[in-house]
Amino acid sequence: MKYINSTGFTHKQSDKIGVLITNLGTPDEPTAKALKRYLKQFLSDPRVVEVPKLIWWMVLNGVILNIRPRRSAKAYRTVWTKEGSPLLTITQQQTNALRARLRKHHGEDIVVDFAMRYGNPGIEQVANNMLDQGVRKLMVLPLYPQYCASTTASTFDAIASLFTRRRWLPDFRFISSYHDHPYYIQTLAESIRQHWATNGKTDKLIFSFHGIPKRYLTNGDPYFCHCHKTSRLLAEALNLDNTQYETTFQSRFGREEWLQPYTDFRLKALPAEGIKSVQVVCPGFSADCLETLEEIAVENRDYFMNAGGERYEYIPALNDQPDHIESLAKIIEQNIQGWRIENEISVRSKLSHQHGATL
Ligand SMILES: C=CC1=C(C)c2cc3[nH]c(cc4nc(cc5[nH]c(cc1n2)c(C)c5CCC(=O)O)C(CCC(=O)O)=C4C)c(C)c3C=C
Ligand SMILES: [Fe+2]
Ligand SMILES: [Fe+2]
Repeated sequence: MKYINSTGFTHKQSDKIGVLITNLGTPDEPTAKALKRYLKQFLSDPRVVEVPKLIWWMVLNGVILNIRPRRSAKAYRTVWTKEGSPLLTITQQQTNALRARLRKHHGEDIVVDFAMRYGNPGIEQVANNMLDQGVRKLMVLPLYPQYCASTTASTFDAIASLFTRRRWLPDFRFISSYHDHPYYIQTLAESIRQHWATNGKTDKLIFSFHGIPKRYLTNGDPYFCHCHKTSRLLAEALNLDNTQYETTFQSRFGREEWLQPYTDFRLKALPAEGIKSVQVVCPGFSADCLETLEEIAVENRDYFMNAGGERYEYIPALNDQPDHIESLAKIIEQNIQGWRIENEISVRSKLSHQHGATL
């Protein structure tokens, strides 16, 4: 069959609003085998690696997938918990909390679920499931505050690819970024203030964002500008002047130049500039994951301390903190405006044909 049919529809069904939360995804297990599968899917995405297809196929399959899985598995093992990968468990917790909050205000006909761009549970499977439950209005919120083609547009691609194959499409909305949304900025600022209330301040506050190749910026990706705007708004909310904070970029991959300054370079250099204590926060990560828990909280701490630093604190991501959930719920509510939940039976029909049946 050419198109995916909408099986199980009856005229008695009420229309539902669907909210699909997405994030990047994570391997199923911290093993080389699971990492190879995950990295192959992730790094074969042309939105992530913009290199001519044939050349990249050879580098990926000939070199990267033979070396990186083992190395990455080792790193993942240091953050893995009995519940699994932190990114997955935190995304689950965020979704459960958002579902409870949205259903409390909007009733049971709002369906809230999450999916991962790479690995499990996949976007296609989850979105199909939501549409089959009677979701006729679908909103997708990728939990990437700053727009980036490698992450945000790639999520859109996955949804769009599913839509090209479905028979019955829903109304559709997509939140492409919320990097300057007042709720997001206020919630982050408050979490930093809370950290200060218990731990005091340091010489500098570092805003560390995941990097991308610099070439993507010069080709017009707004990611760098979104990161800098988030930093500026946070600094304003916290009354910081230019000497009290820095914006840096972490998690380089490959040999070409990435967005600068690099987080690790700056942390190695700061003690010699007289900055002996820092707090690091990663505003681009809505959930803690390998890149924050291992790279920032452990690896970069060592760089800073070994370079003569005296105090280093990582301020956790917003995760499922109630304020974060509330601000995401409000962002969702602003974006579902005008979408009424149809509690009436949508078509009062006496027709008895069966939808989605293979006749
Ligand atoms: C927050 C936004 C992210 C952007 C932008 C981003 C771009 C990007 N990432 C890679 C390569 C890798 N990233 C990896 C992990 C990873 N990346 C993000 C987020 C962004 N990436 C997250 C949340 C995570 C952690 C996932 C987890 O399971 O905890 C990895 C895998 C880890 C490893 O092997 O080191 C790679 C590889 C590129 C190439 C890129 C932009 C071009
Ligand atoms: Fe990444
Ligand atoms: Fe800019």
